[in-house]
Amino acid sequence: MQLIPVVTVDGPSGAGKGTLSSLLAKELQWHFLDSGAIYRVLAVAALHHDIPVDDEPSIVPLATGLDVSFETDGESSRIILEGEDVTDDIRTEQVGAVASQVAALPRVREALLRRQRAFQQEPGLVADGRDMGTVVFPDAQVKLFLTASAEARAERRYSQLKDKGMDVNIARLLTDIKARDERDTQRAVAPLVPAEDAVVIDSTHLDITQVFEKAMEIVRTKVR
Ligand SMILES: Nc1ncnc2c1ncn2[C@@H]1O[C@H](COP(=O)(O)OP(=O)(O)O)[C@@H](O)[C@H]1O
Ligand SMILES: Nc1ccn([C@@H]2O[C@H](COP(=O)(O)OP(=O)(O)O)[C@@H](O)[C@H]2O)c(=O)n1
Repeated sequence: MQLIPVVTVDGPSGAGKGTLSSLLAKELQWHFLDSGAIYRVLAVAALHHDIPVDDEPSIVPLATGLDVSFETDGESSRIILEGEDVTDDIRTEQVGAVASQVAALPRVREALLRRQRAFQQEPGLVADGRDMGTVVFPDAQVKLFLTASAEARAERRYSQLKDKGMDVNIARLLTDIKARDERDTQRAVAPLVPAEDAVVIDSTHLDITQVFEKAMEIVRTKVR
């Protein structure tokens, strides 16, 4: 049976994964999975229900039964949690920090696997995250690992959140991003690391178009 093609884009915070993945999904006319958004929504749900980030027995059922929908009209997409639009709320660094704490719980990751894999639908999927190529879609035809210096990633996140009207501080963001990198790479389960067969792209000195062109070159050689 012909496998539904998957392109995975893993990497640390602020490397440009979401930007690249949505451009690839649009170019290929494939589905797009922002797996980080699922962890962020779970973090907001845990906060809403006053569940401590290390309370795995309570977070697992919340993850399994997460009432979240991703609504897109082609251009923009909204994220609805338990009937509430949380599209912007989930993007703060504070939520990112909570997400990376609940994401370190093994049974929480297990509980979210099926939901992530359900995105693999015809004609294909571009999946953005930390462990897309290593754990969730190990048979992906193309595995990209997008990285950049912590300073460049903090700068980018700073501009991004500022443009959303958020009150951000570059020094604080750099500290937060380094702390999240540490948690994501050092955790026992599904640590952030390039898959054996991943192509690593360092975008520190590349603009969005250059990264997209590099990625499309790789995709074209592997996906018919
Ligand atoms: N190569 C790049 N050069 C400069 N800015 C970039 C680049 N790639 C992405 N960005 C910008 O950086 C910010 C973070 O990108 P994003 O795709 O959200 O990263 P990630 O999903 O890896 O956290 C966004 O505002 C995006 O427009
Ligand atoms: N596949 C994934 C995606 C995100 N995550 C966790 O969720 C957090 C937020 O993910 P994200 O992709 O939205 O974060 P950014 O890279 O956008 O800053 C990450 O720091 C990880 O701890 C994960 O563990 N596995």
